[in-house]
Amino acid sequence: MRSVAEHQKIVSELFGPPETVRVAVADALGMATVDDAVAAFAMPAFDNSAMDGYAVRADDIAGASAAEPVRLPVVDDIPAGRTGLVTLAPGTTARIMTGAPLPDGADAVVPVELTDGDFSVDHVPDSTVGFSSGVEAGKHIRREGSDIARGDVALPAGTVLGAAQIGLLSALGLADVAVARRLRVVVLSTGSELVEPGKPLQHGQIYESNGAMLTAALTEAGALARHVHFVPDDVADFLERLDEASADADLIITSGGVSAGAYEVVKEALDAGPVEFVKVAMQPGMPQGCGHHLDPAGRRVPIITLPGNPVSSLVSFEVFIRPPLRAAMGLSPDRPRVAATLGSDIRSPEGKRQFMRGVVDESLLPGVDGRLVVEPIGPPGSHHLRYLAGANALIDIPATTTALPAGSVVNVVVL
Ligand SMILES: Nc1nc2c(c(=O)[nH]1)N[C@H]1C(S)=C(S)[C@@H](COP(=O)(O)OP(=O)(O)OC[C@H]3O[C@@H](n4cnc5c(N)ncnc54)[C@H](O)[C@@H]3O)O[C@H]1N2
Ligand code: MOO
Repeated sequence: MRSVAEHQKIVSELFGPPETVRVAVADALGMATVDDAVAAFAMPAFDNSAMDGYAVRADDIAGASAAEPVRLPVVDDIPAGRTGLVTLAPGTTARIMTGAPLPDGADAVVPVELTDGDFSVDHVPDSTVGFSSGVEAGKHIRREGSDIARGDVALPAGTVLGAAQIGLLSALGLADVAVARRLRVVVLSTGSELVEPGKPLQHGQIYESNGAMLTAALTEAGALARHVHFVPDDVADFLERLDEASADADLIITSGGVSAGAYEVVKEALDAGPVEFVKVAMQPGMPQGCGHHLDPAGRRVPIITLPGNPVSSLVSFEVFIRPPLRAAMGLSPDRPRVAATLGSDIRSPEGKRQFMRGVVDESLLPGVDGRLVVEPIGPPGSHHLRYLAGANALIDIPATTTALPAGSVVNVVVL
């Protein structure tokens, strides 16, 4: 049997390096940038007001007090977005709004609350305003370049774009951005017993769940996933669907039909071609396959054939596909791994690396010995989707381990 590490290496070789595309910044959520984003101008690009109030020369109101306010004529009204300002003459003030450019000559802003000015909507702007205190020069001014200097690297290459990063690129005036391309992945589920959710079920049939599950896992991993409606266990039909699916796919993932049964459509259809079917020393997820499918145009499309048992399918995705898939999109390949304390005794099959479903404290708070506690959940059978759905961790038990008592330290992948 092939080891997990060997199969991981072979699957990872199906993926190429990240490819670059330009996309609209607004569409780049979750994608990794390819280049440093360099600020073409300073941010803020001009000195501007941090408050709604009055722009002044600080010297003009020095010594103002509640008992002896200083009154200045209001010579201008400056909303955000105003262009073409004139210099503020000594002994005058201008009404100014948050974000509005500071006129030359002004060196401070006094918030409206510290004046007798009235900013209410239907109020006719005052021709003079009284200041009941002085102000320090520089107060309430957002200086040009105080966020980013011109030429600074605003975001280094390789940054995964979240909301704040998309905001920053937009603020820098960028409409599009070079990012690592999302891979287009088609999921093809096989099995004549499968019925589409929402339709009536007969005894002996089950609802198809791997397609939606793997598509969701792919989307979560950052790929563009598409589920091709499951195909019956018919080789010709399967190959036809595979050809159709390959046309616009970077990767095909199948589920089911790869073990030792009499209706193993995936294996039958692909065994003679450049797809290798192997047993991997792991539980769940023993029967695996991977290689290439030649599409009708002769293009080699990587294909990974996952076992049909739902738990095996998703655990195999986690172990073999998610890391290289994400690396091929410039994203961090690995989920967090932690050393945790086992909450209960466990057994594990000899010679197989086991990925047990487990629950770690959602707050990720350490237990008494300073480590997280992981509680194994559910039996080992690969049909126990319920326990997979209840788990937030995979406990990675080495192939050489057959039993561990509660309190042992184990390696845990936090999902
Ligand atoms: N004689 C042997 N039998 C089996 C072996 C073996 O080595 N020798 N391996 C077992 C292991 S381990 C696994 S895992 C499964 C893998 O089987 P297949 O990949 O061929 O999958 P199927 O037989 O098509 O289905 C297995 C199981 O999963 C259900 N299934 C399949 N597809 C879906 C789907 N899209 N949604 C929901 N459920 C699905 C299917 O109904 C079966 O119950 O083989 C063991 N047998
Ligand atoms: O290896 Mo299978 O995936 O145990 O059920």
